[in-house]
Amino acid sequence: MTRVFIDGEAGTTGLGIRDRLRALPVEVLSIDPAKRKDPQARLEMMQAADIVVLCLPDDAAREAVALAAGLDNVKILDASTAHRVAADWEYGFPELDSAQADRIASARHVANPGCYPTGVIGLLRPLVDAGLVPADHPITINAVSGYSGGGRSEIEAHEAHGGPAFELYGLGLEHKHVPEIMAYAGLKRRPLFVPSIGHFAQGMIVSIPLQLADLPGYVRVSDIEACLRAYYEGSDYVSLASADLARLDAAALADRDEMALRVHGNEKWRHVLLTASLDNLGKGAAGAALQNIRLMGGIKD
Ligand SMILES: NC(=O)C1=CN([C@@H]2O[C@H](COP(=O)(O)OP(=O)(O)OC[C@H]3O[C@@H](n4cnc5c(N)ncnc54)[C@H](OP(=O)(O)O)[C@@H]3O)[C@@H](O)[C@H]2O)C=CC1
Ligand SMILES: CC(=O)N[C@@H](CCC(=O)OP(=O)(O)O)C(=O)O
Repeated sequence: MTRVFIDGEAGTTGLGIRDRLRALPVEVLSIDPAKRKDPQARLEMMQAADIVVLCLPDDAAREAVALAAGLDNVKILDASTAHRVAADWEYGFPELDSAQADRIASARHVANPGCYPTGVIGLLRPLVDAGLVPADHPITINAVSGYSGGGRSEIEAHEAHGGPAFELYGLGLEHKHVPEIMAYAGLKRRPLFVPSIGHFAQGMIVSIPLQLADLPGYVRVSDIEACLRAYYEGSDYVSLASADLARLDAAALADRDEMALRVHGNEKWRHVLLTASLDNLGKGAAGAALQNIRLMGGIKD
């Protein structure tokens, strides 16, 4: 049976993964809570594991990878931002293209995607690959996340003090997710990324407006829909959902591991709003980690 050690098991993402692992035929190796930051104790857990899942802040994740350097038979899945665009790491978004799930299955090091990038890449990669959106097109990404996206400190701030209701952040326009978004959405021009956080626990909407008149050729709303529908046909986790709704609830997919993409279009004005709805802790973190653990461990059921 595959043995899994979650380094950072007591954190937000770690707990989500541990809960989901109950449904898999794996043995979860848990560290003595008093020793959870002790390098020697963590190394011993890693030595006993087949897959180590890192649910740590970025610097601690880098240290954990260094700690595991000599363990050639151990696979590592890192949920942090530390290795998402690193050479020698596979990107853990199985829907990226038709070969990505096989690449993840045979990789030793896999980086679990960021929550916002999951939405952006899910929407844009198929359109860039198809040539409907040029790689150097000026793109703006607006996004809102539940406060659990900020980890334990943000959760405590919202639950103890009740707010704020809604905040824009990342206003220096240097968010850590931009390199990852560019690398895997296939963008050559840096997009403007405007994240925000709302006073709700879980859920996320990523939205990307497109002026169809600014795209090359004559792209219709239906071309965008057809491209996304075909790309994700047969996927268990990503789908093109109906855009026949007047409002979109950011928490609609809380506690779910799927991601719903939508194309809200108005052909008269040649306007499109692309949206991705997901749970930042589901397809944006622990749900994606489960997909990757299944692939890395060769777990079929
Ligand atoms: N929250 C989210 O929506 C998402 C988070 N992620 C990523 O997952 C990672 C974890 O985030 P999240 O779960 O939200 O964060 P949390 O703050 O909730 O959890 C982090 C955990 O790591 C522990 N920890 C910190 N330093 C060390 C160390 N040196 N050794 C062992 N354990 C340590 C913390 O313990 P203590 O609290 O005692 O310091 C805590 O239990 C981050 O890199 C984040 O980017 C990925 C996708 C989405
Ligand atoms: C709301 C909030 O604070 N979100 C975090 C992103 C979540 C995270 O750090 O994890 P991933 O990088 O794996 O997505 C942020 O913007 O830094």
